[in-house]
Amino acid sequence: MRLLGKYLRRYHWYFSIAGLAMLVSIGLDMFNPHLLRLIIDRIIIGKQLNLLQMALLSLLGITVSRAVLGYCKEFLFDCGGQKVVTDLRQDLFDHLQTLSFSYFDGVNTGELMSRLKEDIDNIMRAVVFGFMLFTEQCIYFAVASVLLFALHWKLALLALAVMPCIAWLAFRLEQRIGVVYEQLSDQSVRINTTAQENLAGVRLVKAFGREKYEIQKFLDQNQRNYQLNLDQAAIWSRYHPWIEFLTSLAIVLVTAGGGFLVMREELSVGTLVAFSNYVTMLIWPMRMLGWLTNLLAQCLASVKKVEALFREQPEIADPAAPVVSAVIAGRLRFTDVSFEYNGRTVLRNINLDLQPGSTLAIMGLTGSGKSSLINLIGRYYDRSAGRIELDGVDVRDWPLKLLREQLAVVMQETFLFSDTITENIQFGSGRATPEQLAAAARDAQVDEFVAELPDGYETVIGERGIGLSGGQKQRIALARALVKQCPLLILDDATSNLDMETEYRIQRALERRSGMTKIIIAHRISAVKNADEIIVIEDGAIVERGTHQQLLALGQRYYQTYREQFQGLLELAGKEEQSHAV
Ligand SMILES: Nc1ncnc2c1ncn2[C@@H]1O[C@H](COP(=O)(O)OP(=O)(O)OP(=O)(O)O)[C@@H](O)[C@H]1O
Repeated sequence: MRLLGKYLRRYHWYFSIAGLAMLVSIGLDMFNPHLLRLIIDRIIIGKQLNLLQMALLSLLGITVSRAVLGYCKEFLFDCGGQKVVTDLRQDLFDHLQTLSFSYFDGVNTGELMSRLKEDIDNIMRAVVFGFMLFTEQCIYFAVASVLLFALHWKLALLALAVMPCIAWLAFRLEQRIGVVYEQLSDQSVRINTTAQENLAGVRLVKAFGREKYEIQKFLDQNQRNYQLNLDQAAIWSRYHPWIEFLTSLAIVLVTAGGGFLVMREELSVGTLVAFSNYVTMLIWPMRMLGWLTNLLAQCLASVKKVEALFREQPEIADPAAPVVSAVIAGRLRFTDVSFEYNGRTVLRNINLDLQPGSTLAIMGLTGSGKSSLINLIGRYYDRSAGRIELDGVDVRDWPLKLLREQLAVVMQETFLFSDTITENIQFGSGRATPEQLAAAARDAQVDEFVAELPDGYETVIGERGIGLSGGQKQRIALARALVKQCPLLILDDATSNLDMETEYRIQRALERRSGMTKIIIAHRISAVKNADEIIVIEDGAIVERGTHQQLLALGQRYYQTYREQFQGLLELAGKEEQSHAV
């Protein structure tokens, strides 16, 4: 709760003024039955008509003040509560942005979404009205009880006798309904996930003819939801009539007992009316007790989960004494670098030295460690041993933000936002001029297909807009990296969905961007053959290195790949040679 205290203190004026308005409102509410008593006993029965004007004016004054104070209270609690929750949600989101890749490897997105949405909503309900209602009802109960005893202690005991039963039933109702409510909330997440997965993968479902299976899966989830709703209704209908009954019983007991006392002239009619009013003030806190404790318990549980998330610290943080390179040119050096994920070594003794403007190509079987290697440069993960230097400074000494600004990366999995093509290309480089944007789009061969789209670069893509092919998405991702104009360009299998001709044109364009140091991961010889150095990784270690010609001459893994990819052409060349010889 310390976390919540910090935010509540930030807006304490809202809550203080709202709390004051609440106290004065309660005071006025407590005065109302006294006024009624006066009107009945002295003006109606006692015929003291000279008091009528004053009593009516007081009644009007109380009603108006109550309305104004009620408005202030609601508005300020709501306003303060919303401010607290908006800040909390924003800070949580900002905090998530600081966490490292490794954190997101081990957590599921649905869970984080639930922290940001459901848990913060639980906290919001408590801050906006839960705490306020709880305090208000406690004060009502305490003050009304004292006043009841002051009016007639025996009748007060009679009225209070029923209250624990109402409280117990209301508490049990909320306890039992709370359990089902939790299950319903989990169930609604399951229904959402089932529907979302089905809709996202609808093409796969249709291609495999799995519609019936999917319908049954959804039906099961829906049926479970229906059953839980029935359970909730059954619990409600079991407890609620009893609560209603006991509420009425309390009024009946007070009316009967009070009526008897009135007849014996031990109590005035006005006092009996005032008494009944105070009893009503006792009943509501009892009836709301279960609901409010549930609301506050949910808030407490959510605060704990959110606090735990806030306690997560980024594994990779800024250095204590950052060093900035005098020249930022893009020279990259790996010295005996090794890396492991959770104790499993995936890279061993990697040594590299890339001169500014040079191109390194990385090949290797799937899972051999190619992506892991490039992930170390921008410190998405930290190496386990060795040293990685960018422009002579260890990457761990660079200010993290500045280091990442030197890198333009096209990740293996293309991710585009549901936005216009321009916005997607501009992402991460807000300062790019229109000319730079146009050049990047041209070099990445985006121009070619965008010209045919209805709104050109302003066409919205993704879920809210038109669909694109895998190759078109890759080209936009490439343009996004190029527009960033960094000394280091990293392409992780970024042209795998392109045809050879488009890939060739992109390669030529990249070669023209000679100031950039480039690292290209690819499986196709055509994508790597012009690199200054090609390395082949196997099981986390460099097993071959050299230029295209050197590796062909070596006649090992690279050559094998070359043969497999160019088998047809080699055979054709062989036949042509034979026919020339004939
Ligand atoms: N986030 C991670 N947590 C744990 N292990 C990982 C993680 N990412 C990759 N690995 C493991 O590290 C090894 C190297 O993976 P990496 O992604 O670097 O291979 P790759 O050569 O890029 O493969 P591909 O060509 O399929 O992309 C694999 O065995 C993989 O299972």
